[in-house]
Amino acid sequence: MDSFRDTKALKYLRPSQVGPMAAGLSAFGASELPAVEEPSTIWIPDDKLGYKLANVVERSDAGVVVKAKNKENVFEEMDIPSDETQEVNPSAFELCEDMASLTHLNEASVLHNLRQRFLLDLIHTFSGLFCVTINPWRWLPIYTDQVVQLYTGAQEHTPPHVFAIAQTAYSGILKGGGDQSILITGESGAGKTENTKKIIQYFTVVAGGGMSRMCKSATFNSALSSSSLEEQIAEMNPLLESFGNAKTTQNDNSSRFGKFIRIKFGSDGIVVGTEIESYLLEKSRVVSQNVSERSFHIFYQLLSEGFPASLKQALNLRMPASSYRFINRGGPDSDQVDSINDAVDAQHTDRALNTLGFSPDEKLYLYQMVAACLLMGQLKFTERTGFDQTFIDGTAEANDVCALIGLKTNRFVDGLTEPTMKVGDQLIRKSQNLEKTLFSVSAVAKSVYERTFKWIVTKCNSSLRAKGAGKQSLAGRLAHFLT
Ligand SMILES: Nc1ncnc2c1ncn2[C@@H]1O[C@H](COP(=O)(O)OP(=O)(O)OP(=O)(O)O)[C@@H](O)[C@H]1O
Repeated sequence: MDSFRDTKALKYLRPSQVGPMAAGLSAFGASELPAVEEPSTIWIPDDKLGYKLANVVERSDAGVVVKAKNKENVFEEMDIPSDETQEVNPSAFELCEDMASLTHLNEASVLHNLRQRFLLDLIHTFSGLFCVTINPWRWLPIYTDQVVQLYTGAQEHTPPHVFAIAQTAYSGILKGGGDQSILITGESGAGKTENTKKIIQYFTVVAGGGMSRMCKSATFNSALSSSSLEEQIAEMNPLLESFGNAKTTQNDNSSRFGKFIRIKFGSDGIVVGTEIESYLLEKSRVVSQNVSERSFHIFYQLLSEGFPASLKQALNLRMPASSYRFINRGGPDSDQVDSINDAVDAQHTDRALNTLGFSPDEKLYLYQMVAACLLMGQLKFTERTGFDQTFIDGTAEANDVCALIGLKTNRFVDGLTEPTMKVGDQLIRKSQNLEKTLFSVSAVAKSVYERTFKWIVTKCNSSLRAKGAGKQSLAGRLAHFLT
C-alpha cells in the first residue's frame, strides 16, 4: 500500500499517526477522570453524548459502582446496572478502520470510533463487509481520479472508502464471481445519492476504457452532437434528479423516488451498458408540498431565467414560480433555495437530455407535459350551491393546458366536471361537486407527471442499454426512504 503514502488525500484516508487513547477519549471526559489506583474505564449512558466514560470503582453481580460527573458536573460515585454499561476497547483499537475487529463490539464503542474518525475527517469506516460513511457536508479531496487509481486493482488493507467497496465488487466480477450487488442505505440526507454517483464515477474511470459507443443527439439549439456511453452514464443521474428530486426540510436535493441501477460489464471487464429501474415516485409532490419544501426541481427550472424565454412562451408559462398554485404550497419564497441555481440547472438538464439522445421533438413533448401539470393548478371552477355541479370559471387556463396536451378544451373540462362512468353496460355522465372536481384535476396532473417520469427512465434505458451481450452485472440497490 505504498501508493497510499504518496497522496495528499492520505490525510483523509489513513493518517500516519493514530492518536493515543487518552487523546481519542478526551471528548468523552477521559482526561478529566480522577486518577484511581488501578484505572479501569467503562461506558455508561449519558443523556447528551449517548455514552460517556466512567472509572470503575467496584464490580458486583448486580452492577458496577463507577465514578463519573453528575448533572451538576461534579464527580460522584454511582451505581449502574450491569446491562447499562459497555466495555471499553484497548487503546490499540483507537480510530480502528474495521470495526468488526474490535475486541468489544458494542454500540458505545462503534459510536465512539465513528465519531473520533469523523473528527479527523475520516468519514469512511469498514465494519466487516460494510462501509459506514458519515456525510461531512463539505467536499473532501477524496474522490479525485488519483484516489480512484489508488484503489484500482488494490486487493486488501486499503483504507476504508466507498471506492474500496466498488473495487471489491469489480474484482468479484473479474474473478468470475458472478453478479455482484451493492446496497446503499441510510436516512434522508445521509448521502446515498452522492455515494452512488461516486461508485458510478469509479466504474466509468476503471472500467470505461472501451466506452466509445457514440450516440447522436440534439443540443439546446438543435445542433447535432455526439456523446459517449461514458458521458451518458454520467448525465443520467443529474437528469433524473431534475425530474425526481426536490427540496425537503432535510435535504435540498432529496430523491423522491427509489432506484435500482444495473451496470453491465462485457467479458473484458469493460462497462457496456446501464439500466435503471425507478419505483415509488412521490407524485403527490406535483400538487402539494409541506411548508419550506418545493416540488420537483424541473418546475422551477422551466420558470427560471436559464430556460429560453421563447420556449417559456410556447409552454404558456408567463408568471413567476410563486404564482403557480401547485408549486407554491411551501410558503412565500420557498422556491428560492440558496444551494440551488435553477437557471444553471435548467441548462444542465437540457444538455443531459441531449447527451442521452432525446430528440428536439421529444424534449419539447417532455417540457409540454411538465408545463401542463403546472398549469392544471391554475384551473378555476365554481360550484352550483346545493347541487353536485361544477363549472369551469373561464376557459383561458384550460385552453393553455389543452394546447400542450393536445386535447379539445371542452372534452377535457367535461371529463373533470362531468366524468363518464360505466353503469352496467351503459356509459353515463355524472356531474360532481367542486371538491371531487379539484381531486380529479390533481389526480390527472399527478398521473401525467408520473407517466412522463417513467417515459424519461425508459428513454434513458434505451440509450444506455448494453448493445452487446453483457457478461456479468453489478446492481446498485438503493433504498431511498421517503420521508
Ligand atoms: N460524501 C459527501 N461529501 C460531501 N458532501 C456530501 C457527501 N454525501 C452527501 N453530501 C451532501 O449531502 C447532501 C445530501 O446527500 P444525498 O442527496 O446523497 O442524500 P440522500 O441520502 O440521497 O438523501 P435522500 O434520501 O433525501 O435522497 C448532498 O447534496 C451533498 O451536499
